[in-house]
Order: sequence, then structure tokens, then C-alpha cells
Amino acid sequence: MGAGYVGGPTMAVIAQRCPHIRVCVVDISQAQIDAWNTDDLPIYEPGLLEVVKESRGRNLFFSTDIDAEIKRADMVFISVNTPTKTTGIGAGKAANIKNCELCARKIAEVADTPKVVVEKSTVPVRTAEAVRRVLATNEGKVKFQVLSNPEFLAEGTAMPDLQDPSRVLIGGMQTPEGLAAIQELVDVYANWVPKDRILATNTWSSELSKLVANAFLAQRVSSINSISALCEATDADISEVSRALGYDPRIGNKFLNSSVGFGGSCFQKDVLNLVYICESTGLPEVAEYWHQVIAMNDYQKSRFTQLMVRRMFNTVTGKRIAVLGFAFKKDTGDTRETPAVFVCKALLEEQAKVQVYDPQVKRSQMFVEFDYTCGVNKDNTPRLEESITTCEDAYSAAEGSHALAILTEWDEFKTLDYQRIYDSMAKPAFVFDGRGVVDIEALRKIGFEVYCIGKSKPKYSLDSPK
Ligand SMILES: NC(=O)c1ccc[n+]([C@@H]2O[C@H](COP(=O)([O-])OP(=O)(O)OC[C@H]3O[C@@H](n4cnc5c(N)ncnc54)[C@H](O)[C@@H]3O)[C@@H](O)[C@H]2O)c1
Ligand SMILES: O=c1ccn([C@@H]2O[C@H](COP(=O)(O)OP(=O)(O)O[C@H]3O[C@H](CO)[C@@H](O)[C@H](O)[C@H]3O)[C@@H](O)[C@H]2O)c(=O)[nH]1
Repeated sequence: MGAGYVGGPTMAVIAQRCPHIRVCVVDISQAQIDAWNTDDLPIYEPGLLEVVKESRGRNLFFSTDIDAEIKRADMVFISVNTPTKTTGIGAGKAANIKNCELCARKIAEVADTPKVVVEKSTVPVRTAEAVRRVLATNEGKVKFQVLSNPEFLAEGTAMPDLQDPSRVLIGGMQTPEGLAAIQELVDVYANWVPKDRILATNTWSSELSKLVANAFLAQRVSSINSISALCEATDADISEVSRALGYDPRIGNKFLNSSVGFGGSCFQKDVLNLVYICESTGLPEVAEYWHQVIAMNDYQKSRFTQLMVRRMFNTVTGKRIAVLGFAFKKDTGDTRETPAVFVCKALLEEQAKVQVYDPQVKRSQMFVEFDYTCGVNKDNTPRLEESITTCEDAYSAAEGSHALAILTEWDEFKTLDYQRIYDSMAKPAFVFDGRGVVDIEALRKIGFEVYCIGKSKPKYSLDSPK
């Protein structure tokens, strides 16, 4: 249940690796299901279309006939969205598990044979208890087992992550029936995942491990980003510091790239959820510790925009800024919580004009994000359509602009013809690299004034006061 970034790819891989299992992905959105049944899939993920095409119509189906598919299933995965609550108790922190509960209610209502219900959505610890209680309303007729099987795929690398996962985590009740349900799900994954990477735990450890894994990853990005600010202040170089750290096998070399800030639908939501759970369990010190990961991320995003304005003579009013990259990371078209929209919002508040290009994000999607993020501050931002131009490529975005802001690390930004770009820009031409993708020295030779997160300032520039 749920044909989104998780439900679609995970089920496509199960269908590919288990041709003997019939898999049907259902959703309440007809448009979403219709798209999954074409070659223009609703999400962009490298390698996904090939995997879908291999099984679609054989043992992989997409449907809105939710009742019928629940009835015929032995196992139901709940892969629906669990966003941060925007109103009510815990607003701004707690995860809203309304969609999970609705799925459980639907299963309870229509099931007439026993089922294993698998939480794949990321949920607050002890959600399985709520799911179990809702299902129990039908337990006179049918027996259910509830498992936790959180998903660890990252967008952009979802296919390799699913086909060769670092681990599969399955939590369940430690009763004979619970252990049998765990084994049923182990048997599915064992079709392609080595047994020593399939971890079985109790339900609560599994639910909590997912939140903690994301909190640790987000913490790493915030840690390196905090040091990027110190590098800029001391002429140390963040790439060199990351490299030096990464050689220590206890630290490891992954996830040490400083950036304009982390984005995506998961990190902020899941860390805030962890913070909320700590607060609700009477652990304010633990909550405050993890909240700092979010505070540091907010600081990094606003620090970047302040740097842009400061370096461009303390004003960007009326200036055109080319924004290269709008997705929250490369190789995805996803824009949820993308740092790009926060940077754009701040620039619009300074009355700049932004010209945005992203190879995978459609104009309509950009405006959904702008409306959502900038709409809250309508008084300070002029009409969005007048201030934002969306462009077909990096060159047209750059033309006539005063600065480039690189906000997603798309590979194509490394190999652009920067001489051509420089020639088409207003002078002095600035580059603000929020992802560490450009060759700083090569660009400075062309004539650009280049600022990069965590790197020293150009020696020839006149420092404006901090
Ligand atoms: N996006 C990721 O990379 C990722 C990775 C791991 C875990 N997760 C977690 O997985 C969950 C799903 O995330 P996502 O990114 O796939 O969300 P998504 O928004 O892309 O997809 C969710 C889908 O569920 C559908 N849906 C909502 N309520 C429904 C219902 N009652 N019945 C049937 N369908 C329903 C929606 O229409 C939507 O298509 C979240 O809890 C998320 O935190 C996401
Ligand atoms: O060194 C790094 C690594 C990542 N990022 C940023 O952090 C964000 C998240 O990146 P990533 O974790 O690669 O993508 P997600 O798709 O959000 O995946 C995370 O969130 C998923 C949803 O819960 C989990 O399943 C994954 O394991 C977890 O990596 C992005 O904005 C990245 O640009 C950095 O700035 N520096």
C-alpha cells in the first residue's frame, strides 16, 4: 500500500528477484498508479524503469483496487507517507501516522484470510502497537501478525541499495506466531540477500533503529558542515579535513561531504520525530542533543545565502542569480525539503531574480515547492512568477546573471563550458558553490570570483565586513 519512492522501487525489486511471488502495488491516487503503468514513471530513479519493465504484467502489477488486492494478499506492506505533523499536538516535530492507521483500518475492514502486515514506512517507536490494536478489531474473523521492516534505500541509488542492501531489518513479536511471521519475510528476502545481512530483532528495536540510523547520518552531515564554517574562517580546506578524517577506519570516509545543508523527505522529519519522542518520554537533554543537528542544518542554509549577499556588495536587489540544481541531491527529481528552495526564498526576500535549472525537476514541481515554502511569507516576497524563471539548461540560466549558485551536485555541472558561461554573465561574475563541484582554480583563472563551502576566500577579493 503506497506507490511512492519506497513502495514502487522496493516492490519492483521483490518482483524482479522473486518471479514466483505475485506483487501488486496499490495506491489511493489514480494518477500515481496510471503513471506506474506507463514508461513515464512517477519518480526518477536510475535503473528503475528497466526493473519495472522486466516484471510488469508478469508478477508485478499496479492498481487502485485496494480492497481486492488486500483480500488476495498473504502479506501487506504499508509504505505510505508519514510526514511531520503541521498542526495539533507535537506540530512541527511529531510524525503523522494517520496514513498508516488508515491502511490498518482498511486491512481490518476487508481481510477475510490471515495476513502478515509489514510496516515499511518510517514510524515512531511503538507504532506497531497501534497497528496491532486497529487490526484486532477484526481478529474474531482473521489472525494478523505485524512486523517492522524499515527501508534504508537512499534516493538516487535506490536500485543498487535494494538489490544489494547493507542489511535488511525485520522486527516482530518474540512469540511462536511472531517468529514464524519473521521467518516468512526472511524467506522472501533470502531469495537475493545473503542470510548474514538479514537481521531479526524485536519490534521496537527495529522501529527505533530506523530513526536512529537517519539521525546518525544527518548528524554526520551537520558535524562536517559545522567544520566547513571553521575552515572558511581559518583557511583550512574542508575536503582535506574530510579526507584526513575518513582515513581513520573508526570514522570511515562516507557521508563527509560538506554542503549547503541536507535535504530530502527523511532526515529532518525523522530527527524531529526522534526529538519529539525523547521529549515525550521525559528525556529533554537527549532531545536537545539531537535537535542541534537540525539547528546546525538551518544555520548552514542561512549562512550560505548570507555569504552570497555579503560578497555581492551587500545587495542582490534586482540582480539575476542562476540557480543550478534544485533537487535535494543528484540523481533524483525529488525536491522535498531541498536546501535550494530555502536559498531561493532568502534571495527572493532580498528582491533578487532567480533563474533556475535542474536536469530532472519539472517547472511545475519547482513551483509546487516555491508555493509551499515562499507562500508562508507572502508579504516579503514579490509575485513568484515575476521573480523566478525556469530554464532548459545551465547556459540559459547563466545568461545575463550576476552569480551562479550551485545547489545540487549534478555531474553535468562539473563539465560545463565555464568560459562560455563567464562570457555570457554580468561582471564581476560570481560563483557560489554549495556542493564542492567546481574546479575553483580553473574558474578563478577564467575570471570568476569563486566561493565554495568550506574553502578559503579568493585572495584578491576585498573583504566586506562580516
Ligand atoms: N523516500 C525515501 O527515500 C524513503 C526511504 C526510506 C523510508 N522512507 C519512508 O517510507 C515512507 C514512504 O515514503 P515515500 O517517500 O515513498 O512517500 P511518497 O509520498 O513518495 O509515497 C507515499 C504514497 O502513499 C500513498 N498513500 C497515502 N495514503 C494511502 C492509503 N491510505 N492507501 C494507499 N496509499 C496511500 C500516497 O498516495 C503516495 O503515493 C515514509 O514513512 C518515509 O519516511 C522513505
Ligand atoms: O556527505 C553528505 C551526504 C549527504 N548529504 C546530503 O544529505 C541529504 C540526504 O542524502 P542521502 O542520505 O544520500 O539521501 P536520502 O534519500 O535522503 O536517504 C536518507 O534517508 C532515507 C529515508 O529514510 C534513508 O532510507 C537513507 O538510508 C538515508 O541515507 C541530501 O541533501 C544530501 O545532499 C550531504 O550534504 N553530505
